[in-house]
Amino acid sequence: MILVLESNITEHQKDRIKNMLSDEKCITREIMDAGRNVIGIIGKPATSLDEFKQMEGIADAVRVTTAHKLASREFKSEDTKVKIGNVVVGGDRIVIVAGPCAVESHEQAMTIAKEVKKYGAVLFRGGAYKPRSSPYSFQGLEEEGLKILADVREQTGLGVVTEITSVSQADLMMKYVDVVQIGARNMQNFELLKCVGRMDKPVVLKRGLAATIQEWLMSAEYIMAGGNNNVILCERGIRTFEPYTRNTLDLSAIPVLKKLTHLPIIIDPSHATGMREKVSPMARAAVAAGADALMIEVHNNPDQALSDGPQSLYPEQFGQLTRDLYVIAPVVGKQLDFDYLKKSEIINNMEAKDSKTAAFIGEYGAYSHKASLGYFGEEIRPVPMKTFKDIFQAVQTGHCQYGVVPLENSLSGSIHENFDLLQEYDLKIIGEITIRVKHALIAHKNVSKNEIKKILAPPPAFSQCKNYLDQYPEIEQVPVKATSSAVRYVKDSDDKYTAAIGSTMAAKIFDMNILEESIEDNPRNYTRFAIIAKEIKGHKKVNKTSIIFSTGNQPGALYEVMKVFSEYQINLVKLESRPMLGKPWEYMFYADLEADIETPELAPAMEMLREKSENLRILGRY
Ligand SMILES: O=C(O)C(=O)C[C@]1(C(=O)O)C=C[C@@H](O)C=C1
Repeated sequence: MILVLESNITEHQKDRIKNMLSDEKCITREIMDAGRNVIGIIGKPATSLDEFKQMEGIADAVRVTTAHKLASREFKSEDTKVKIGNVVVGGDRIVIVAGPCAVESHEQAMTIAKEVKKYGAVLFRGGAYKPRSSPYSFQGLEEEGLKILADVREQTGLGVVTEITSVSQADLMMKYVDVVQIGARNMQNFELLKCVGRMDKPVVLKRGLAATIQEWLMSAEYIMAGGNNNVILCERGIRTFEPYTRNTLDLSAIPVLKKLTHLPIIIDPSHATGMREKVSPMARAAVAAGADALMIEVHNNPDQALSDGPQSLYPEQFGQLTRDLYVIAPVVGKQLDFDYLKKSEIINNMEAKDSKTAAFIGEYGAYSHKASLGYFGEEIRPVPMKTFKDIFQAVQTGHCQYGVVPLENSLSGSIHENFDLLQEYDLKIIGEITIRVKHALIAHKNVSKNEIKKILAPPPAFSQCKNYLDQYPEIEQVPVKATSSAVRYVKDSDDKYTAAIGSTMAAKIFDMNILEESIEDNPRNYTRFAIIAKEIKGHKKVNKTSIIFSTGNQPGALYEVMKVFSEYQINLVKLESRPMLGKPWEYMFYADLEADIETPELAPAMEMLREKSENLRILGRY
């Protein structure tokens, strides 16, 4: 059962409820979920549902119908995000865990760790205690292996994941590793589950070889009942009659679990398939199916591996896979971030006075909000702003450390206002992110589409849904600043005849109804956002430079600048002309270059550019 508490409940009232439940031999867990204060009850209280509803401070009492309680969506509707150092499993960024099946030596582990980190892994896996089918197979380096893992973390910054096979290893695990894993064979080793339930470490819980999803969730419940809520469910293939793969990877478990539980899901295609060539296709499919993370075995010398060599990818193959995932992830609303750890480092090194915030337009649920989450994850707090100018102003004054502003969209083109603001403010572009924009028509509950007389949206969203809207010429289109502001306006106005164009995220946040999904003209609807800041912090590899320049008003002036790019083989990926502020019929050019213009090799190109242009300003290298 869960008790939804009144927002103005006093601590005294809360204590009374908890004490009463404790007397009734029930365990209670209090959480904040979707803005609601909830107490989850484990056990059978003597007090009835109706009696609870009558109590002071309780807004509602609801029975949890599933056998798993704390792990259920009924108890907690919001996704759980498991934090492992600077990495969050369950957010908008796909987490890649990679490494060998077993830690074989210090050199082997360190070599592989450096390789997988280079290709986008943010956590390192490696077994120190190996539960093998044969007692004659390599059993792992045990404590020595754990020490190697700790050193890998020390030297690479990658958090480390390893399997715990016995309760007696708990202290060593606490000392050396960041995440403990319960192996498939131990999924129902209840003493071990209770043990990790008491540990203050995230747990990867692998699905048993022949376990149903319900049994698996009950194992998660064991860990959570012990007080550890940081559980990540790992699908690693189940035993079926099919001999072509070692196990059958049950990807349908992903959507099933997403409905049943708030816990994040990691997929292990290496153990599931048992064959190198099958790993990447299944990893790609897993991301497309909604996995939060992947666990991939990688070995620098798989033929000589002491365990599971045939299923281990070569580092280069792993690199190819992560490049594919980088492309696939945005299609399903996620990101694979190759700068994940570097960004975390920069954010963690920020001084206490720095506001760890990112300004974005609209309300929570805006695409800009989603872009902020995709770029920064949970480490930076997104702050809603009313206008684009407010965002630039907030960053300029230091009120917010970062700003997230849309620059261009694949269907509706450039957002000119932001190009002008880049010209006006002396700020830097420190990064970019492209997200897929999937629009929904959102209205109040119990309203049908044919009742709608007015639609609210920002101009780019109207333009991206033009074909859809053309079908309804009688519906009035009212421009607002952002999609989420439109949803908020409809929500607050109580006007059942008005709808908004916005994200499913906004519909969920404002508890509104989706009348129709995917109403954008073309599914390849992507918006590119710039991340702006007052200064560039930290060092990272740079692929792109954005500049603003003007030229003299004479024939061939722009051509002369373009010639520099051509001579130095600099690929120009965007060129946009904007009127110069306050100078009619004079223009500034905004250009994105696929190069780091500040490298020594391009210094002569830079010099020539300064010669051939006027007012050249580097907006950012990222
Ligand atoms: O309205 C939002 O949700 C925004 O984040 C702004 C914005 C934009 O102005 O381009 C961003 C992405 C979409 O292209 C539509 C709207």
